[in-house]
Amino acid sequence: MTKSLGRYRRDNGAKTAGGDTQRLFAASQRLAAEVSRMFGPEPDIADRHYWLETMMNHIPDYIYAKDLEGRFLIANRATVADNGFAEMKDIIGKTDYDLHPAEMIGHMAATERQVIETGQPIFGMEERAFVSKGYERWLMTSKVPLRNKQGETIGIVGISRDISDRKKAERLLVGQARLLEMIATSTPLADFFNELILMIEAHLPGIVGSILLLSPDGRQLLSGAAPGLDEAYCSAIHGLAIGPKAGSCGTAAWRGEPVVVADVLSDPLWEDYAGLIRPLGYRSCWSTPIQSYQGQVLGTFALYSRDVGVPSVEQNDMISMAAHLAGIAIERRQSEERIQFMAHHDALTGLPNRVLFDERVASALQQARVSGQWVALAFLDLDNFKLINDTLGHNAGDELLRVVAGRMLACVRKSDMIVRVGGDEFIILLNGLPPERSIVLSRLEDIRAAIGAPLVLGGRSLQVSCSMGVVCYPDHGETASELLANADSAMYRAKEIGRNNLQLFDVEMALKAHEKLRRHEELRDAIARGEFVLHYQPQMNLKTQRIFAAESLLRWQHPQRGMVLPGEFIPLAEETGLIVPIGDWVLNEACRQNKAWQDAGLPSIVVSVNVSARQFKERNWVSRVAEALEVSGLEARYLELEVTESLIMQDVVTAVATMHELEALGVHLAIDDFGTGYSSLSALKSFPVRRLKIDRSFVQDIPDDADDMAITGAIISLAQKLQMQVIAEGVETQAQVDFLAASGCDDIQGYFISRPVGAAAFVALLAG
Ligand SMILES: Nc1nc2c(ncn2[C@@H]2O[C@H](COP(=O)(O)O[C@H]3[C@@H](O)[C@H](n4cnc5c(=O)[nH]c(N)nc54)O[C@@H]3COP(=O)(O)O)[C@@H](O)[C@H]2O)c(=O)[nH]1
Repeated sequence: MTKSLGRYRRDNGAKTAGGDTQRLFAASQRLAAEVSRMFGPEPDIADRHYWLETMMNHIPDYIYAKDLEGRFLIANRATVADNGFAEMKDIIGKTDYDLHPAEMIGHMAATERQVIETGQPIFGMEERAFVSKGYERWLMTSKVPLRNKQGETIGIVGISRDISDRKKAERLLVGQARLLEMIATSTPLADFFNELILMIEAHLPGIVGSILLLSPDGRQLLSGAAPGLDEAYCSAIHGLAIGPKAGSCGTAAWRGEPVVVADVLSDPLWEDYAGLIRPLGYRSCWSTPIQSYQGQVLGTFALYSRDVGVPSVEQNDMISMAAHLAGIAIERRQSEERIQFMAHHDALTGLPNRVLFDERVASALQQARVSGQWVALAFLDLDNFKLINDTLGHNAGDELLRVVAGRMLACVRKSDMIVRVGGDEFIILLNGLPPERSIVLSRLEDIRAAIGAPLVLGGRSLQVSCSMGVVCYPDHGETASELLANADSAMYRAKEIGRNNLQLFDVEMALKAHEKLRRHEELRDAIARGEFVLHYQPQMNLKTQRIFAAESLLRWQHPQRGMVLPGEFIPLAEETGLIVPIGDWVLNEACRQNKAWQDAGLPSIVVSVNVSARQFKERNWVSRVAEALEVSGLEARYLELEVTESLIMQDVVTAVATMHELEALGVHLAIDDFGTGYSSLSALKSFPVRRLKIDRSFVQDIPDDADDMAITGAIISLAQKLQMQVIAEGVETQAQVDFLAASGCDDIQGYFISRPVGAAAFVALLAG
């Protein structure tokens, strides 16, 4: 009756079979028993025969019995009809070979032979089959031996149930799972769309699917996939403008809702496109928008049919499912692209970042190597960006960076690259340049000029300038890292000579940079090698004439250069950050030394330590001071920290907070170089400082300079009014001492008392 073409599953017992199998098993057992009775010697079976036949004929499953040669003995109506016969008598005596081509029944015959030979039933076989009406079906079949009264096998009884719908649903689930896996594994969108459409087409024979994608500007539909549609037609609708009368898809994208056109040849929506579709023979087209999770239209999914009409429920379900899956895939791809973009671009300006630059620069150099053209690399730094950020706020700073990025982009070609590498720092990469410096420099000067054009920021109109360090390949280096290092040296030079300029790299800069690097390494090693030493300069009270404190001053006992003064290495230490570990050493050493003097029985004095801005900003600076005191055993009141006005004014709020924390430890604070910075007098009174140190520059020309005398006098009276101590530094002469004493200055420090001396020599000063 059926021709089995596919794989099958065999269950050998009712216990292991599923619900369908169990029912089939029970029914086939009953049938086998009934048929045995019908063909037994009992003559009086007419009624029962009739009931049985009626019952079998009402069952939609295929039920039949065959003899040992495979001839039909009996078959229910479903079996008879689906094999193309009108009555049961027509099929009786026939074999599968009479009904179907021989090549389609091999498996069927084999399973029947097996049942007959082994006497064992086969249950729940799933088989792909063709019934004679020509439909392809999936059947679940069970076959049991047909026995006579003596228990001899005289044939088989077969029952098959049509499970095509269930198999179809299973196939759909498998297909969906595969599509979701494709999404999860980032399969290219085109492949995903093809697979999706092919799956739908396999479920809806005779129907053809198409996916169109909305262009980034949201105005047109672009080809997505349509493996079953004519290529020329697809090309013709690529770029289709969406609108209120733009076929099924263009209108669906325009409206943001499904559009069902039952007859494309007569529907007004297709008026402009009927000529395109007519030759292909499609008559209806049902399109639905593919939407994002938030409902934004991303494209359309459409089905084309050769029949005039509207979609069935199943077809509608398929369209919705396909549009939904396509939406997930597109959104996922967009997210991936966004992540990729973010990994390679700066979020604020949208410019490429250092990662992308590193990926591209090597190929730019390789191209130049082949073409003989030049590549220019420029480090660019905005001048005084921090000031703009601090005064106009971070939003204005961000806006400035965006404006500058836009201006730079407007000056370069697509093949060039502007990269933001951090804060206000950019790299410009110019490709394919003629080998002439004047051309390179003029292109970069154009960028500088564009950046320098006036702009309005935070309601204020201003102009910004920038500094650039420039290198050219191949003149200034072979590799990207060599070129960047040299561009950095050129940039350093540009800043050194006062910013707002462009410096082309030269060898002297490289030497300087090299020398700087060497000095940096030397300085770094000096800490480990124990080459630093502290000298101490006494501070004396003018009234008591007693030394009450010592300022610790750092010296570097260089193995070749001898004693090096701080002016020669502190700036480099500040620039490179080495001042932090060096400053830690000074702090600990000064505390240790002062405690050692106290322990040696010398009069207790205060030791003052210079603190650089970089140190002061260290997050755990206060706890480092506390640790130095704890380790040395020095009482906090014997430690004074000297900070400059400019350090405090960089960030008054944070500085004052830190000063309060230090004050809470019991440490004293002094403002060094007072008068040279820009302390606001109103802020000054909120500083928890004990002492002002009048800068040496005001003292050195006393008594010859009346202005300096006036300033010094004013600082002294200001300190008195604020109830602070005041000390003058750089005091060298008796005349200066006399003036300061007469003006009410408390203390003095300078060569007049002593130059800074080593710890041993200072003991003599203190003891004397
Ligand atoms: N962050 C740190 N800075 C430090 C440290 N040690 C020193 N310094 C700073 O270095 C600058 C130069 O110091 P130095 O060469 O030691 O000069 C000091 C004195 O020698 C000098 N001075 C003192 N009296 C006189 C004088 O009568 N005449 C004269 N011409 N010079 C004199 O002044 C310098 C001390 O200045 P100040 O610190 O402002 O009190 C200097 O700025 C140091 O601060 C360190 O450990 N950390």
